[in-house]
Amino acid sequence: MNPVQETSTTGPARTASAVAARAESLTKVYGRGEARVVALDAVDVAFPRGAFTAIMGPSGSGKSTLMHCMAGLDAATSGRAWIGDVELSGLGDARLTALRRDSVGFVFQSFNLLPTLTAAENITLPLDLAGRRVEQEWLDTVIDAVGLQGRLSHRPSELSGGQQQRVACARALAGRPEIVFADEPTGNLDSRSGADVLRFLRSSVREMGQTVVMVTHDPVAASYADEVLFLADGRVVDSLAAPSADGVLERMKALDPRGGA
Ligand SMILES: Nc1ncnc2c1ncn2[C@@H]1O[C@H](COP(=O)(O)OP(=O)(O)OP(=O)(O)O)[C@@H](O)[C@H]1O
Repeated sequence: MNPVQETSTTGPARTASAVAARAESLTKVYGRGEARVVALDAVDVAFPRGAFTAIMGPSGSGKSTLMHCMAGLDAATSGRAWIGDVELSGLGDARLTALRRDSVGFVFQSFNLLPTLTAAENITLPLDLAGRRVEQEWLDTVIDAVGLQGRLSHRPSELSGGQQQRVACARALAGRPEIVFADEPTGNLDSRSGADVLRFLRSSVREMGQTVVMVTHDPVAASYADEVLFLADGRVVDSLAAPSADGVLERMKALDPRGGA
């Protein structure tokens, strides 16, 4: 077991904390002088465990920056962020890398699968690299839920975009992470494949107890979430529980009348 697992909330020692990740006064400033941009402006946010949260907002509102700072991919300028009970800013590089590896699942717009590996090998790659045991029963549950049983020996080039993204989702969940961050997971998919991915993300939350945070520009995608948070100018300015696509669209129009989400 690595040092992070001993002190984090992953694995059997996981506490019953109701929050999977949170931030307090999280601030990210890029550049200086005239080039200074406040991408995150003292954001307070908490992502409840076992919930599917969508983040929306106009272009440049700070969605990616918030996700990157909360997932430990980028360092905040000030403020604090936690994954489970582990505070990110207190960690050195090695422990941050281990925390990301063991406690966070990532799904990207561009799938990011290794072309030479089969679907099955791609799914277990992060666990294999970390030297972690594959929990076969859990893996079977994830693969079943994502509908990939007949495709496990295929390479990414032999899979459709939707199937590749479902492989990426299974990979994100294989290690039972504390939280999954999905950055525009349906951005490269047609609406039918996108719906498959969204249904899977929702079922990973409702049926498997996982926690998912998804950045999206698409009100239909956001409507799969339990709650939508709206960002504008680096701040959380609104939220909508049990969202409908129309409800999300209306809030977005209010934030960005030009419709440039
Ligand atoms: N590396 C960087 N250097 C300088 N400014 C940056 C950098 N990354 C982001 N920004 C700025 O920070 C602000 C927030 O960017 P961010 O990418 O988080 O927005 P976003 O809501 O994800 O946008 P989009 O929907 O267009 O992807 C923007 O004004 C952006 O120009």
